[in-house]
Amino acid sequence: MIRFEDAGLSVPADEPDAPVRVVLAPCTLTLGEARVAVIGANGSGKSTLLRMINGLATPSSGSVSVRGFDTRTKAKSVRQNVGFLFTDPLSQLVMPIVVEDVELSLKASIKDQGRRREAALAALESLGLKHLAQRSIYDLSGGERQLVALCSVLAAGQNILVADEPTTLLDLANNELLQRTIDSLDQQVVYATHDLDFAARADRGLLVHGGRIVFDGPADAAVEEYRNRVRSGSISA
Ligand SMILES: Nc1ncnc2c1ncn2[C@@H]1O[C@H](COP(=O)(O)OP(=O)(O)OP(=O)(O)O)[C@@H](O)[C@H]1O
Repeated sequence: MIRFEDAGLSVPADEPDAPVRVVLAPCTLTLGEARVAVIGANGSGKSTLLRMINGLATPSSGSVSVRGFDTRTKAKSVRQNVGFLFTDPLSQLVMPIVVEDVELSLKASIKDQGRRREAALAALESLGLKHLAQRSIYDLSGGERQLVALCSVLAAGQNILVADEPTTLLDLANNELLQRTIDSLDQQVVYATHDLDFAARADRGLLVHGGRIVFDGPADAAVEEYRNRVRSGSISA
């Protein structure tokens, strides 16, 4: 269960005498659904909302908690519960070789090195990535990196997966693989996406605009609302 309690993020303005800049207006939310999609235009505040779930962004007002752990005061417990998949996989792949990165995620759960290697290879195989095991992460395509990053974050086995535009770098087949993989997970998944078909499959949709959650309801209705607002010009580039 993820709880936003009047949680918002404001930052100092760029100009000295200007009012503070509201990145995310204070909001109160309880996210308990298995799949929650966050949609909205570029710069609307989606990533900020996601980053507040695992403590990467700290609210400047109110609080965010995950399974009762406050992201400000219990950051370690929050991270043990929340895995985060970044839009740019190089932000999270820390080991130079693919299999080593997956092994790193397994370090806490499997102490024996040999068993850890086997488990890492099995995890890669489950996503059809075993052939990449010994490759340098820098030699992978963007899409391959994205799938390896997904593999690594899933290997860590947290209860909640937060994914920030996880399909951005993927071609059609890999996009479908990623969506199928997410569908098959037992853990709760909160994801931001510009892929409105992917968004519509969630159990709940949040539409963010100008740092505010302007719609919160069934995911297909959130997508419809977004389309209507773009059509009417109330959300524009
Ligand atoms: N710490 C910060 N300080 C100042 N501005 C910030 C901060 N964090 C985010 N912003 C600004 O807030 C806005 C919302 O950013 P955010 O990354 O949440 O958008 P987004 O909806 O994820 O966009 P995109 O779809 O382009 O990834 C952007 O204009 C961004 O530059």
